[in-house]
Amino acid sequence: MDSQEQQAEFQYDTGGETTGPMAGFDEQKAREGARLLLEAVGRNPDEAGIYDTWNRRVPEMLETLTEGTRHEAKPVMRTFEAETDSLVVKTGIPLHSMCEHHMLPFDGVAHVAYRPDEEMVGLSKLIRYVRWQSRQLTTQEALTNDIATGLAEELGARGVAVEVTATHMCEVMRGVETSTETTTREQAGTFSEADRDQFREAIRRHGTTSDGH
Ligand SMILES: Nc1nc2c(ncn2[C@@H]2O[C@H](COP(=O)(O)OP(=O)(O)OP(=O)(O)O)[C@@H](O)[C@H]2O)c(=O)[nH]1
Ligand SMILES: [Zn+2]
Repeated sequence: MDSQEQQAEFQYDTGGETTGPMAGFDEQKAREGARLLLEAVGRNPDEAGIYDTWNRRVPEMLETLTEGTRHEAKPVMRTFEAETDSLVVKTGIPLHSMCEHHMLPFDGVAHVAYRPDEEMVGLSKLIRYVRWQSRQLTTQEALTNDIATGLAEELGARGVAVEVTATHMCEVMRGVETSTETTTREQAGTFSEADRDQFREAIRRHGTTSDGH
């Protein structure tokens, strides 16, 4: 990517709130865009049943589903003094995101492990954090990385590992029209071989007690 392309990527209209990858939400543009899309597929946007679709519902939906690009929507990651430095593993966190290629959902499950340093976090915050990060147009690889690096920073953890398994609606409903699972894994900080084994074992046990979704 040359520097001009890079600049173009980060100079989109942010609604005047922030600049860079953390963007504001432009409700008016969302409204106009949704109206145009309805027109593109041959619908009359002023029909009673779909007036609110472009005028309110789609903009509200998009605002919610892109919250992961806005810091003010980030859950409060209240931490407390670590009582232990042993590995914390949370399996089976539901994950719903949107692919940046087709703007269709991909969903599945995330597993997260972290080794605390000085601070720990309430377990529910791991679920909230995955939900927040998932609310953006992204790829599964980038999302997995965002969760791992973001959590490591939030928690000041010695190490974080994240595994995501998901099914992409862009592959199910169109294109190859096949339902498969994709698994991605990322690590931040240091993670010993024993930590990795414990993480894998927890994921394996989760797999035997659920269908992974
Ligand atoms: N690496 C990666 N690819 C993704 C993700 N979500 C969707 N894709 C892929 O994005 C690709 C887009 O391919 P393109 O050739 O640019 O677009 P397309 O012609 O619509 O592709 P088809 O889906 O094969 O019809 C497809 O191969 C999808 O499977 C993701 O999270 N990560
Ligand atoms: Zn897609």
